[in-house]
Amino acid sequence: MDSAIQDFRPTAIVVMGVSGCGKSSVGEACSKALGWALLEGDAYHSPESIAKMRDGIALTDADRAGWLLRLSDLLRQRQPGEGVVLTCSALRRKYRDSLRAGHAQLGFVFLALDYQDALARVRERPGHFFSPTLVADQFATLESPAGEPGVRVLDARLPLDTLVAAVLDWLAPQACGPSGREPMTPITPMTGDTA
Ligand SMILES: Nc1ncnc2c1ncn2[C@@H]1O[C@H](COP(=O)(O)OP(=O)(O)OP(=O)(O)O)[C@@H](O)[C@H]1O
Ligand SMILES: O=C(O)[C@H](O)[C@@H](O)[C@H](O)[C@H](O)CO
Repeated sequence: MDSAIQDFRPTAIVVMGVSGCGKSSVGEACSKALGWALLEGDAYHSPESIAKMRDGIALTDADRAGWLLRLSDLLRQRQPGEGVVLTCSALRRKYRDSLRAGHAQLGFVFLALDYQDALARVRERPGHFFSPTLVADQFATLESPAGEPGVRVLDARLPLDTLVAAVLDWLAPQACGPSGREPMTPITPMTGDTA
């Protein structure tokens, strides 16, 4: 493998995947563990897009375009070394490339989950705007990021703590504490990290 790819250590990450894969849960836990800011991508959808998803109407590329630009701009505004965790479905390659345009050291944590498990999680989750009827469309839209540079693929069924440890282990050489200076304590490598 190219050493530049091997040595790539993100200073910002996107926690990505289909609805219900655990983006918000894992993103929030990683943000706390790293002392990095958290950007919840769903908070930046337009009201029209939220209404569509609530009504069971899938978003199109056009619906997502402005949202991705907003997220990319937010990444661009980070100061060098200012870590950030963004939760964003980032289902297609071109969506991820829009985000990459905003940050040179952007990594992606892909929480891989199958359709039945995602559907069960979305159905069981109370009070969320996302309609379970849209889970199939999430999978139809998904282009796996496996093999793209700067991507870690994790099994979304692993316990939350294990997922967070895997992310910290990946980021450890570059990760900073809340002040942006202290290095993270190295994490013991774990099993189940599929990247
Ligand atoms: N590792 C995990 N193991 C078991 N359950 C989990 C795990 N991660 C998240 N969950 C549960 O799955 C459900 C979906 O999680 P979460 O809301 O974090 O997913 P999400 O990808 O952010 O979803 P959405 O994009 O639809 O907002 C929640 O009920 C959450 O508690
Ligand atoms: O690109 C998309 O279709 C959306 O981002 C969805 O994935 C939802 O926002 C999210 O999963 C629900 O919370």
